[in-house]
Amino acid sequence: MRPRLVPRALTDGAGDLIHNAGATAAVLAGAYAFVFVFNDLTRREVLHQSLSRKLVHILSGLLFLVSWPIFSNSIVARYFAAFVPLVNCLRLLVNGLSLVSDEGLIKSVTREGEPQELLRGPLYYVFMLIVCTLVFWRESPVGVVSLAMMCGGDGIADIIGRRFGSMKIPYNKRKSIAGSISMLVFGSFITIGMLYYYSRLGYMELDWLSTFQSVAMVSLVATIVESLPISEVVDDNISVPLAAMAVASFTFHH
Ligand SMILES: C/C(=C\COP(=O)(O)O)CCC[C@H](C)CCC[C@H](C)CCCC(C)C
Ligand SMILES: Nc1ccn([C@@H]2O[C@H](COP(=O)(O)OP(=O)(O)O)[C@@H](O)[C@H]2O)c(=O)n1
Repeated sequence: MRPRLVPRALTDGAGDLIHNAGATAAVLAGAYAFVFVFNDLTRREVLHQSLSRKLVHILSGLLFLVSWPIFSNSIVARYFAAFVPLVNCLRLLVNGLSLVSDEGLIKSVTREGEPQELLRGPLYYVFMLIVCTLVFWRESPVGVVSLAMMCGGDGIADIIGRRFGSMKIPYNKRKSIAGSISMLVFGSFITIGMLYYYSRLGYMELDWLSTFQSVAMVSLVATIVESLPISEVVDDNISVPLAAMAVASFTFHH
């Protein structure tokens, strides 16, 4: 057999680099297109700005989770994937500091259309995407569960709570029982669905009875944390995923 002109480690490395660079470019393009579409729907008044923002909150992180399997199996894949929320983090920073002005981004992601709003909820949100990508990635259910609760659970609570939340939470009149129940129920379903997706792709081997129990515990604690009147001190996009991480780290590994 003729000796290889180029060592396999190099050709495999080059192939892996091309694979992950292509995946990063595709997901980055998807992120820009995603925000552009919601900006267009808001501009054409097809969607109200508050609903547009919540749909971006729910869908962008979940679609990012769905995109993780297109990256390679190498140890550097998570760094390529994390580059996508990192770019969006920088995008939020430069727009939030009014160094540049991307009206589309501001309109589809803020409540009042003020650039500095980007430096709170949205920035914490993409920061959590980076943390879960780098720390947990595809092998651990903890990151998947935490992001599913932040994106799906917390996002749904706002939509349902604004619309049906007449009965307020006794210790937090800004939030409602309907909003919290919707976070508990839909957050659990979305989390189970995402775990099923990852287990079907072979990234996780889950015992579903204990998984249901763990997800129920995570959702309950995350919902209680989200209902607390602490938003002025710590944003939901920090407290909800951190609470989910803490409970999931304990329940999924015991
Ligand atoms: C609107 C957002 C957060 C607001 O949180 P809250 O104040 O309502 O609690 C989310 C901001 C999303 C960001 C602008 C775009 C993030 C894109 C993501 C990193 C990658 C998505 C890729 C996928 C293929 C669409
Ligand atoms: N558990 C919840 C969460 C939100 N909501 C409703 O959604 C609105 C926005 O919720 P929020 O302050 O958590 O908003 P974000 O910080 O998630 O953008 C609240 O003012 C309530 O009207 C609710 O009724 N019940």
